[in-house]
Amino acid sequence: MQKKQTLAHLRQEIDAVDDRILELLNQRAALVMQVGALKTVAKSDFHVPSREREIYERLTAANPGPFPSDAVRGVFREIISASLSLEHPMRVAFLGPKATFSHLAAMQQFGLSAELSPERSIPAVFEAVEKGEAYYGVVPVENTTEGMVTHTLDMFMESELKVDAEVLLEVSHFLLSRTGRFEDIKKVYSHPQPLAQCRKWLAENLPNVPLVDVASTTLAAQIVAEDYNAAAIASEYAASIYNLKVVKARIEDQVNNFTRFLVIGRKMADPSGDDKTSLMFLVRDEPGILHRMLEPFAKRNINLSKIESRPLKKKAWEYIFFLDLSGHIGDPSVAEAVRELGDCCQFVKVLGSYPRARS
Ligand SMILES: C=C(O[C@@H]1C=C(C(=O)O)C=C[C@H]1O)C(=O)O
Repeated sequence: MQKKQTLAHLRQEIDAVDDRILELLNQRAALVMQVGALKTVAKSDFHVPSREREIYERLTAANPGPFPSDAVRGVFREIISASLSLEHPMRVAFLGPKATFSHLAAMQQFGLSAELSPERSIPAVFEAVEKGEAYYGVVPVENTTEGMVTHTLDMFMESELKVDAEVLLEVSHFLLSRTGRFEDIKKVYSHPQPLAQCRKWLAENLPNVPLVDVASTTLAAQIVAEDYNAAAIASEYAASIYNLKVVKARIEDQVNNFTRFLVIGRKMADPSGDDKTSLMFLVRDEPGILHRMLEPFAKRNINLSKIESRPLKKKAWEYIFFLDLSGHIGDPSVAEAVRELGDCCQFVKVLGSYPRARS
């Protein structure tokens, strides 16, 4: 009897706290709607990744507990997601189908209130944003073990869209099946990238089982949902969507396996104080050009985090370079370096400046 009274009392107090949280959420939503009205007049972007990062970092650092800091991020992820949809309905295209890692990256960046729309290919994601069917798009750009996603780089050769944000996602692969039993597995389905990322584990644990390449990890999960003798390598999220059991969790060969995604939109992000800039350029075919193209950055102490070349499809043996640097194109030294780079290039295109993702 005593215990019941105490429980009822505590629940009453929880109700009172929830009422206060609800009141504050609505107070916050009213302020966000005013921000949205100002942005509509100024024609500025609704989604401001630098501001969101500032909110997460300030609150997780200030959190005294016992409410876990990770959960603070998750709760505010959804508060901001709902806020953003009050400013403007957020339609976000991603490389589908559902439950792909691009879907997870889109959820991490935009939360559950955004309308997330799966597209069939990377070009289709670009097209949805270009046509205005989606406000933003989410596409993979590189993986720590498998390297660059060349399809995405190639799209920037043709598209005028800008990078608005980057998302880093720790990619963990799960072996999933209907029965959850190791001995039932006669075939393993997945996309070539996860198969490559789990190569060693598969060779050691399922040495005689055929591996089958399919177009996505989701398709693999769909096939396996119908076949009791097959397993799929996919995300943990795919298991919940396709009603599969986990045979073995985290089978990737490399721990710290991250995939980097780009959020593409019409505008680049404002400076946040800790940004990256992505460039694409075509150098002239002359002796010493590789040295000259790096000099403008070296002499200004600008850190380059990535350099990648791709063959120019229109002309044999000409290469287009993709480069990521630390800083925003609005920083005078970055702007000057890029101008100087232009002197030894046939063209330079700034793909975007955006806040650096912190994992
Ligand atoms: C309210 C704003 O718009 C959006 C919503 C945010 C929020 O809910 O705090 C933060 C950044 C923006 O993506 C803003 O720009 O401040």
